[in-house]
Amino acid sequence: MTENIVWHHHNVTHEDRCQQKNQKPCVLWFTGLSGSGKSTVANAVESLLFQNGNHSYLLDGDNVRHGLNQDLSFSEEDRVENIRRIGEVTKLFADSGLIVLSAFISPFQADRQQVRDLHNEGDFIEVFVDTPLEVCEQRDPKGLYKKARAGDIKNFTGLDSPYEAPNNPEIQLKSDEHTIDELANQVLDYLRNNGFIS
Ligand SMILES: Nc1ncnc2c1ncn2[C@@H]1O[C@H](COP(=O)(O)OS(=O)(=O)O)[C@@H](OP(=O)(O)O)[C@H]1O
Ligand SMILES: Nc1ncnc2c1ncn2[C@@H]1O[C@H](COP(=O)(O)OP(=O)(O)O)[C@@H](O)[C@H]1O
Repeated sequence: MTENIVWHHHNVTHEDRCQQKNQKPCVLWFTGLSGSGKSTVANAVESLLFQNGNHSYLLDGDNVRHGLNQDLSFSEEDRVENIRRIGEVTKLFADSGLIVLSAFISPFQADRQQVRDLHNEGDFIEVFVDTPLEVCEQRDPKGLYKKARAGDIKNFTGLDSPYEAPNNPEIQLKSDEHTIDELANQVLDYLRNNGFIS
């Protein structure tokens, strides 16, 4: 499908953009069950980045599904397409010089690997929000587990749809053992220690 399309090179380069923003772009790819804390921690991380003078953008599951991906359901096939499209969006945003945060369940290992492969080595940072299902279900911030248990939502992740946990994530966050502030600082420490921000 791309045989007659020629890549266009731009005058302002990726390196120019990084230099202007004084940061090394990357993707913080939060993955975990619904209610694990992806959105909450990603938001807290973005606030810290903003205070630190960094340039970022947060892509959130619920929001993207209201727009770009409003045609997609929660079938396995549509979840795969959901992550493929978001992966491409993260590539564009990272190329623009931003630190990209994404908060999607992204339940399948192969799809996360595909997004990793789109990015330069080291720039895809998998953040596993490792919260036990029982804790997520107890939190149930949107009442979705209750609905799923009652049979009102089908294919709910962790109940009747699978979640494949990352084998070797760059960052593992235990949201049932640490405060939101501690977890956000754990992510900032990783970015500082690996030269993404100063
Ligand atoms: N069946 C089913 N399974 C899981 N989640 C469901 C479902 N139906 C609706 N929701 C709500 O949609 C949010 C997950 O969307 P994602 O785009 O992150 O999912 S996925 O990556 O495509 O699996 C998820 O948001 P989070 O709670 O923020 O994870 C839910 O609020
Ligand atoms: N240590 C913690 N880290 C993250 N979230 C927490 C923590 N303790 C309690 N919570 C609560 O858990 C819920 C997580 O929901 P949310 O961030 O929407 O998860 P997700 O985006 O993974 O679905 C929020 O209501 C949040 O306030």
